[in-house]
Amino acid sequence: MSQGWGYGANNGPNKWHETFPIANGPRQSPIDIVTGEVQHDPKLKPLALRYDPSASLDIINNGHSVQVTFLDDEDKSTLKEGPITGTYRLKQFHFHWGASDDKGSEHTVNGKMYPAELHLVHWNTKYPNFGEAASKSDGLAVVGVFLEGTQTTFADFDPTLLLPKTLDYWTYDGSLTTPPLLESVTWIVCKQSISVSSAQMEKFRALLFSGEGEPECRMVDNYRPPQPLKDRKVRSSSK
Ligand SMILES: Cc1ccn(O)c(=O)c1
Ligand SMILES: [Zn+2]
Repeated sequence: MSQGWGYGANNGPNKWHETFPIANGPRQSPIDIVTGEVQHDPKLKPLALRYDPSASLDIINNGHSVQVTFLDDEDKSTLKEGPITGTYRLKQFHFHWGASDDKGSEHTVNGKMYPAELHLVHWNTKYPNFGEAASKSDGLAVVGVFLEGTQTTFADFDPTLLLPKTLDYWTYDGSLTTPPLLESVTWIVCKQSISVSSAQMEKFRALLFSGEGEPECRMVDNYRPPQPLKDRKVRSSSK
């Protein structure tokens, strides 16, 4: 991959292993969640999400997605309980989506792809910062939420308002879904999706991978396909 990684034919998910050999590692993400094979774990606690919208800093197109970054120098927006121990701080959230509504999510459920997927990225405060945490096996926790469906208002990026009303979830040990694909993520995928209108989907699809003065390239299909489950189990917070 001469140029940086991306989602095109020459620098997309099928090429990432050339620069990031961990792409073929034992705990890669995303995965297909086969509901008939998940294991209900009654010891799993409900998610304790506490988000403070005043902690949001900026919204940017980082060349791979649209991302809202949060102030993470104190415990303002945190994730606790669920499958994790300790306190994880919200660093950013971003999305993955398709060129059309039949694809776009990274995780799939029984092979079903959703039009988009929200990722709320948190890091374990037992480490000094996000960068340090990203290289530890218990360093990150990402909450994934599927987007689908019809007309709705899109909250003004207050992450709490972006969450489904019930927080039943699947959880498994995985990785970043973009290079460097570090195997440091406890994935928490919400069972219930949130709704997004086609007008809102078109706003995502109007974003560009390309920068100023470059040939226009629409930012679509910025998702990695499901990876082998290998020696992992997916647990469920509810029956
Ligand atoms: C930290 C990180 C980076 C990229 N993506 O897609 C994620 O979901 C999380
Ligand atoms: Zn992501």
